Amino acid sequence: MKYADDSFMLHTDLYQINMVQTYWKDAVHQRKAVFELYFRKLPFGNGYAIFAGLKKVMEFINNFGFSQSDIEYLREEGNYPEEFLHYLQNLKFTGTIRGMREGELVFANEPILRIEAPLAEAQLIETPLLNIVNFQTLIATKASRIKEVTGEDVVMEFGTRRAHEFDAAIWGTRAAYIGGFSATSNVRAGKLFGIPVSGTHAHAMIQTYRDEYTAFKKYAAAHKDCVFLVDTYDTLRSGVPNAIKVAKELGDQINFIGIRLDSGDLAYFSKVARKMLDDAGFKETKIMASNDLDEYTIMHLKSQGAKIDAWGIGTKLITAYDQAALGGVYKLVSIENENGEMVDTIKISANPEKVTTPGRKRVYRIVNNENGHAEGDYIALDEENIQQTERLKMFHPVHTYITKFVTNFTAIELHESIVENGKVVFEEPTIQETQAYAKKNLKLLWCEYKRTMNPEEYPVDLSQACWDHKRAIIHDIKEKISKKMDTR
Ligand SMILES: Nc1ncnc2c1ncn2[C@@H]1O[C@H](COP(=O)(O)OP(=O)(O)OP(=O)(O)O)[C@@H](O)[C@H]1O
Ligand SMILES: O=P(O)(O)OC[C@H]1O[C@H](OP(=O)(O)OP(=O)(O)O)[C@H](O)[C@@H]1O
Ligand SMILES: O=C(O)c1cccnc1
Repeated sequence: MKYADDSFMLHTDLYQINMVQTYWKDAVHQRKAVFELYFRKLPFGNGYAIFAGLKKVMEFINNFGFSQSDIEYLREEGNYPEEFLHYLQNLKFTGTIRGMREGELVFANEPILRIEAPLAEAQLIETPLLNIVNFQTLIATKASRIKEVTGEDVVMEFGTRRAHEFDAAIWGTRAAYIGGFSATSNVRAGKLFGIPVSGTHAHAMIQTYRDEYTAFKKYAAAHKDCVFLVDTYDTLRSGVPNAIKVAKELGDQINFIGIRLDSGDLAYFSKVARKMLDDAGFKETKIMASNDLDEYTIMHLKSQGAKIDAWGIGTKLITAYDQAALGGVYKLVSIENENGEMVDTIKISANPEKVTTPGRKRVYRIVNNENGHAEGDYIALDEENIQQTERLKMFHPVHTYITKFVTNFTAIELHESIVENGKVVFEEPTIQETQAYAKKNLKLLWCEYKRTMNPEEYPVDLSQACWDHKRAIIHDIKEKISKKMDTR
């Protein structure tokens, strides 16, 4: 590489830097701005998403700052004025971020992160934040869908070879663990994040020794815990009998943990293999399956009565096979004007779902105290005090005739303090705590929101004040436009 280092500050779209230059030239770069990060549509047709990505966001904020070579590069390639480059070189992140913790259930149109910072700083972090959150939330959600159908079975992440390169493998497997996976085959992810690592062996080992019997014996000589891959030649006539033969010969010298099926009719093979193992006295030996699995195939296998106890899942999880991206966005909701006052802003669209909601907001999960389930999420303006409310009116923000009143409830505020005045203040839980948090959250949801096909729509409502505020701003803008049209 031509440059001495590689910070993440240029891991952004050029237009961000160009906008910052515009703000700087116009001397508005220091104005206070409030942005919100959210997505408009749940991925995979799922009824909820699981937020992941905060750890990397915090790392990014901790390392915010252009390096010497970033500036050199911009000087050579960008045609930026020297004073602007000097400004960038000294730029620090001084803003405040509130947001959800990883493992939080999140729904469409609710702010996951709220960024308040001088305009230039808030603008510069848009692309990396979206890059991180969109990918990791997508994978955590896919993993959670798979867990929804596998229940308490062991589910292992095997995707590194098929992931979209190194970072996707590492952060993707971390997201999968948050979504409920039991372990990963990626050893570095284990080292970096404390995720349990585990694995079996590949066909290459059988091919190396030519026959399964020898290969299993050699593996057993080196490893006490054995899961034998049984499909290299003929699963039922050769693989399973050889695994049983070796296990019988070695007795207590090994733990015959399981066999792995990796091709063919997994339902049929698993049923026959189960019987063979049971008949040989290996009732505790587990059957693991892999081969292009996802929640749909697993559901089918289960409906066929497959005797599979553990699942190895790669490609379709780590590449989010059926949905390439989560469409998270980062929208300006409030900006300081020339008089130092905050002015709430909106982006209008013909599609009501794309109209942004102005103002600094908080998100609450409204939990019914009688049954312990969530009634919905409630987005209120920052200054509203909903904890004092005894009877809460919830209504659909687009189809406003859909209404309900909630009385005996707890309003859990979902945003926590992540960064204050440029300093990361959020204390990161362990990855196990984060996984447990996601699992606990899922218990709040009625099962109608959790089914993997055609789930019910979980309510995400605006408070009356928030809704009125939005309507008033839309009204003002429409008035201004029509007055301008009239004077033409
Ligand atoms: N009983 C079953 N019901 C539904 N789907 C199954 C069943 N058994 C296997 N599958 C799935 O069907 C697909 C079969 O794919 P494919 O034809 O590539 O496998 P294969 O020919 O058995 O093995 P390979 O090509 O990997 O050697 C896989 O996604 C697998 O998970
Ligand atoms: O199928 P996935 O969900 O992606 O799980 C990972 C796959 O990786 C391995 O296969 P390998 O790379 O040896 O290739 P294969 O597809 O020919 O089995 C393993 O045997 C699984 O089949
Ligand atoms: O450990 C395994 O069995 C494994 C790991 C990665 C990919 N496929 C299988």
